[in-house]
Amino acid sequence: MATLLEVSGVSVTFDGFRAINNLSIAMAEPELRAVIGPNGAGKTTFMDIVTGKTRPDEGRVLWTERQIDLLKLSESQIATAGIGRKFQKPTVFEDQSVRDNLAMALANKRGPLSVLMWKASAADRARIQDLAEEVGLAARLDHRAGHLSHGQKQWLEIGMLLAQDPRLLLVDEPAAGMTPAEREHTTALLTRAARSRAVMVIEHDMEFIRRLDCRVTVLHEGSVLAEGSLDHVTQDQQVIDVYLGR
Ligand SMILES: Nc1ncnc2c1ncn2[C@@H]1O[C@H](COP(=O)(O)OP(=O)(O)OP(=O)(O)O)[C@@H](O)[C@H]1O
Repeated sequence: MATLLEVSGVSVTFDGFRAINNLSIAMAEPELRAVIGPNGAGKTTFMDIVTGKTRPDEGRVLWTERQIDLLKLSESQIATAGIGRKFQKPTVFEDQSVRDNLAMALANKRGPLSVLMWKASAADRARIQDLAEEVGLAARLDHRAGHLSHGQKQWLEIGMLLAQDPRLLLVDEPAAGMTPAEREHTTALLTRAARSRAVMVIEHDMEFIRRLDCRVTVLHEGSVLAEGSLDHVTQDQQVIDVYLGR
């Protein structure tokens, strides 16, 4: 497994408060990784750094075997370079069908202008069908996105991100607000997506993380407190003290 993302010695200070403190994290490709930690540990800020939303005061963020310096790229250049991000709240086009949402995501990959002039080819239509099957919405391709359940909207958005073929997918609290059955479906979806790419999931739900069955990074006060299997990190006394024992 080659290193896809290498974050090293990164720090960020907001108004004198060190939210990220000499943080180093590496992701391989493919890999599924869970990131946990108490509120304010720096999980969201870490993703903001990787996607170019927040610039660190120091440190390096290198991308792919070509060692591209992500700190020199804009947010849109980083997205184009292959990093997709799913925020907690689903943001799909509610008035459009599932099919049209996926079609727009496919068109968007070719540049914002092509969305206006785009006409799906046979290959695009097949890809839309594949994406819908991958996220479990094949039976709902012609339903309005606004009529989907919360969980289904989340899957649609993941499908829209997958349409852009990211090499790294960052997912923020996917299980929040989902029914147990939806959670199970989401676990399967993310596990499958991580077979051919890197997927990093921020989550608080320990049962969900257990089902992901992957390496876990525990953040605390902007640094890595522990890393390894879920069993390894949950037996770590420092992790128990700052996170699990609370
Ligand atoms: N733009 C900002 N300006 C000032 N402080 C910020 C900013 N963004 C984040 N912080 C602070 O940095 C710290 C880390 O926040 P962050 O949102 O990354 O934590 P988190 O681990 O994602 O927490 P949660 O689990 O609650 O989402 C917090 O103390 C937060 O208040």
